[in-house]
Formats: sequence, C-alpha cells, structure tokens
Amino acid sequence: MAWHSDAEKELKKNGPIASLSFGAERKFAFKHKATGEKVDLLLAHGSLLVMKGSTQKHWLHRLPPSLRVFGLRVNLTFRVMEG
Ligand SMILES: O=C(O)CCC(=O)C(=O)O
Ligand SMILES: [Fe+2]
Repeated sequence: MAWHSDAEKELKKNGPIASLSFGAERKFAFKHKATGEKVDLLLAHGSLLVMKGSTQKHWLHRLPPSLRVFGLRVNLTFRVMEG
C-alpha cells in the first residue's frame, strides 16, 4: 500500500480513526509530511491503532511491502463520517 493520509472528503475533519488488526502481524509506518521523520509500528494480532486530531494533516502512513507474509490478516477500520 502506497503512502497516503486518510482524507476522503466524507470524513469528519480531525475525527479519530480506529484500526483493529487480527491475524498475521504487519509493519505500519508513518512519515511526517514536512520533515520526513519516520515512525514504524508493528500491528500485532488484536492491536488497536487510534489516529487522532491532526495526524492525517501532518503524517502519511502505509503498510510497507513485506517480503514474507505469514498467514491471513484482517483489518477493521472505524472512521467518523460527516455530511
Ligand atoms: O490495513 C491497515 O492497517 C490500514 C490500511 C489503511 O491505511 C487504510 O485503509 O486507509
Ligand atoms: Fe490509511
């Protein structure tokens, strides 16, 4: 998945985005839009990632390509819509 921010026009501005992961672990990476600073996380089975406030304004994110993926991964993402 390519670098992006979750900024569809239907999304509430600065609304929280909650992401639940199940199954195979995957890396998740953030990159700051202005400084290029990178932050890597591991999304383990059962982990909850919450992106709040101005995260989408200032940071891109992606699932970096993995050479080996062991098993199925399911992600449930909850977003606040508006309009
Ligand atoms: O699969 C994930 O953990 C997140 C995917 C993602 O960034 C998205 O759906 O916008
Ligand atoms: Fe995303």
